[in-house]
Amino acid sequence: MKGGGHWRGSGPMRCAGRMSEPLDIPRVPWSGRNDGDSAEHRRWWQAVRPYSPEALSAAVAAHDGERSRPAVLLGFRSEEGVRRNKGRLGAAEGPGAIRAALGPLAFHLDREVFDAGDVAVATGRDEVPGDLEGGQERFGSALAAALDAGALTVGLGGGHETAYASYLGLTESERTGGARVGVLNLDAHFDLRSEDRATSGTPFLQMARAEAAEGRELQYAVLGISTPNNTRALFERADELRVRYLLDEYTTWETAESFVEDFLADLDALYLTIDLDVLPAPVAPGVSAPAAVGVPLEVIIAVVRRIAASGKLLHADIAELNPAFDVDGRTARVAARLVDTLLG
Ligand SMILES: N=CN[C@@H](CCC(=O)O)C(=O)O
Ligand SMILES: [Mn+2]
Ligand SMILES: [Mn+2]
Repeated sequence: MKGGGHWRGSGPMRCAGRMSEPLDIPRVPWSGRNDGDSAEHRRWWQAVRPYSPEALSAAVAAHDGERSRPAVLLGFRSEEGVRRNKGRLGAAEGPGAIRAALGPLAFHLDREVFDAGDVAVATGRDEVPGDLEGGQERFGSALAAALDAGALTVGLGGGHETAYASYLGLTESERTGGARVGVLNLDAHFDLRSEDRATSGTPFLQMARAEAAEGRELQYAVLGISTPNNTRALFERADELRVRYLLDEYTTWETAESFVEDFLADLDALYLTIDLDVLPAPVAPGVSAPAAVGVPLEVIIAVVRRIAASGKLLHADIAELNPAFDVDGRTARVAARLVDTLLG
């Protein structure tokens, strides 16, 4: 890794409330096929428990090792960032669609999984923007509470504005205190746009600026960059910020493995963010900006598996699922498979 980059748990914002603030109840209840109630028949819909601080604390106290660390799912029902970025609306329904696709999957995990519900952001209009920044703060506070309770957390987006909400939670959490934390983005785009307000295209520049304000350098790597989908200005900004990246055309498991190994080597902890538009459009049509080339799903799964096995994963999120443009739920199924791989 280049530069320093120790997160001190002293991020750019703080807000009261944490997980004690009521979150919205997921719109889509957990459901799936029922083959029986015993453990060998268990599916996700039968395994996931509603989050409560007490239940999570008890599960954390009982767990034994990283593979069984309890997980908390937290949705960010937002498309306001996508709207502000002139993208296609629909990502607010992402968290519900991921839960619906996860519910029927067989549950092979060794850990408990809790669902903390969603933070919702109303979609605005140009004259009356939605309160994205407030939603990102609420998500961040809820996330920090789950992290501080000892959970492995997974954010269910939402547009890629979810990433800045995740960053707020990570910087608020005591678990990033003194740690060298890196951000690995699986994405066709840098999302380093310079705008006068937050969008789905700005989260990593927001992070870089927040880190710089604290005298640190953001440790940011992107796997799957599509050259024609990022302007020269974005490449120049990535170079200025010393971003590491791997182009989609050159991303095989071999190149991805060494890219990830190199990035992980100098880190204590990792925040993984998956923008589903890193995948080829036939695999992930349900996104705002489908990829003409993309990184093969097998490579993305192998990367996710490698990161899960590293013992360094602190938090992950999955963004940009847009059910309005999905085809037979295939993007939602892929998102669910990635969450299952991450926690399995
Ligand atoms: N999260 C969004 N990222 C892309 C979207 C590109 C597009 O809509 O074509 C970006 O802003 O570069
Ligand atoms: Mn993208
Ligand atoms: Mn993105």
